Amino acid sequence: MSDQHDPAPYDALLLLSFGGPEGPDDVVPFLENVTRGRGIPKERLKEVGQHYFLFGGVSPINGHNRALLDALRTDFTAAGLDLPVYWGNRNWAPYLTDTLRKMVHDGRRHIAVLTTSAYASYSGCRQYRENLADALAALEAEGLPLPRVDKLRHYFNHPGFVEPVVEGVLASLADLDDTVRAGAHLAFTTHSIPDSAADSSGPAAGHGSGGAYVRQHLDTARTVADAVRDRTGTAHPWKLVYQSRSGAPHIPWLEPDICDHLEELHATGAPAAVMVPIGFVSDHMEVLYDLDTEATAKAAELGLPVRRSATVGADPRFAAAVRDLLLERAATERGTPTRRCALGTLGPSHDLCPIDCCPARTDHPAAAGADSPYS
Ligand SMILES: CC1=C(CCC(=O)O)c2cc3nc(cc4[nH]c(cc5[nH]c(cc1n2)c(C)c5CCC(=O)O)c(CCC(=O)O)c4C)C(CCC(=O)O)=C3C
Ligand SMILES: [Fe+2]
Repeated sequence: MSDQHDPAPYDALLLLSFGGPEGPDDVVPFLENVTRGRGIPKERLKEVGQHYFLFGGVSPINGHNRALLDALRTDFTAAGLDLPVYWGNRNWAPYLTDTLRKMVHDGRRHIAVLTTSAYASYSGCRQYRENLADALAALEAEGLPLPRVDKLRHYFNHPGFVEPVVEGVLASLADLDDTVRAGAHLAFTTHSIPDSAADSSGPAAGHGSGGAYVRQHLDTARTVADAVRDRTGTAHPWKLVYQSRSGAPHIPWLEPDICDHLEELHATGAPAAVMVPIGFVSDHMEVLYDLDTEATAKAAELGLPVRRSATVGADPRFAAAVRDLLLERAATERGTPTRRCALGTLGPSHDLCPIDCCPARTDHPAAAGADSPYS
């Protein structure tokens, strides 16, 4: 963790997330916000709407973000860090533009931004930077002074993100029957994205099969699997698989799907599996539906014992990691040398997304990167 305690030049932290519906009446307008201009088939939307209605039209994501806000404030206070924390979303209230306007009214001028996505990809990184640019443009049109916004680096390999995941896997393994535990497979899961989006994820120098998106997930999966082996003495076989695919069937997306993988595990005699959703920071609807409902039903049908391990959520170690990332970046912005925590083999990710990092299919201004029109 960083030894620095000075948040300057930052005067606030913004938690930037996806947003989700909070009741049945919110579901359709929320899905309209998500899919505006994104060409998702109507059939898929109806299906996804059903997932939300199954849970009373309430996504768990907002509750998790409120808990994370509390954890961040508690952590900052305990560490003597006097920095206000705000929350804004891409697709639902509190909307990013409204939050940013409030921050400007409160006098915030240099804002560190943490997104609830740990990895590189258009959906997990650049799209949030586009949302920041849109929000800044809206404030500019209102004649407001524009704050500077800096996005904190990807944290898939930060110990404060990895360690709670390892602990979750250990708990899931412990929960399996003694007779199947030792042979249990670890199925690390993340959101499937189009192959083309994966291949172009991260800086241009690393574009190619799977890009930074797959590389980063493999690095986290290997780090977690190694830590589990070191702590249990058992080398559980593992694989990175995907979930929550959408889009037209003829367009290739990352595979295999978790359900196909469970079938394969069963067919090849695996005695049990733990599903480890490393692609999600908290228990999103994708985790509740695609893993806890659909994949768990699939496993039951196969007679394959499965568990789903915990996401990081509002774990105090994650809150401390956010503080570490913020203080690390603050030191960098001041030109002070600082320690940059990272496990695995890839090292700490870049601070500033270079031009052509996770390119979009259509031209859209993006803030907090080398190609930002707002510097
Ligand atoms: C990589 C990735 C993350 C992880 C990074 C991050 O966390 O940001 C993520 C998160 C999330 N995605 C979410 C919900 C949805 N994503 C959709 C659509 C899509 N996601 C994609 C990718 C990702 N998505 C993609 C390539 C599409 C296809 C169309 C498009 O490019 O836009 C759709 C439309 C219907 C459908 O296609 O399923 C919905 C409703 C929620 C909220 C969940 C809740 O309520 O708890 C969250 C956190
Ligand atoms: Fe999504």
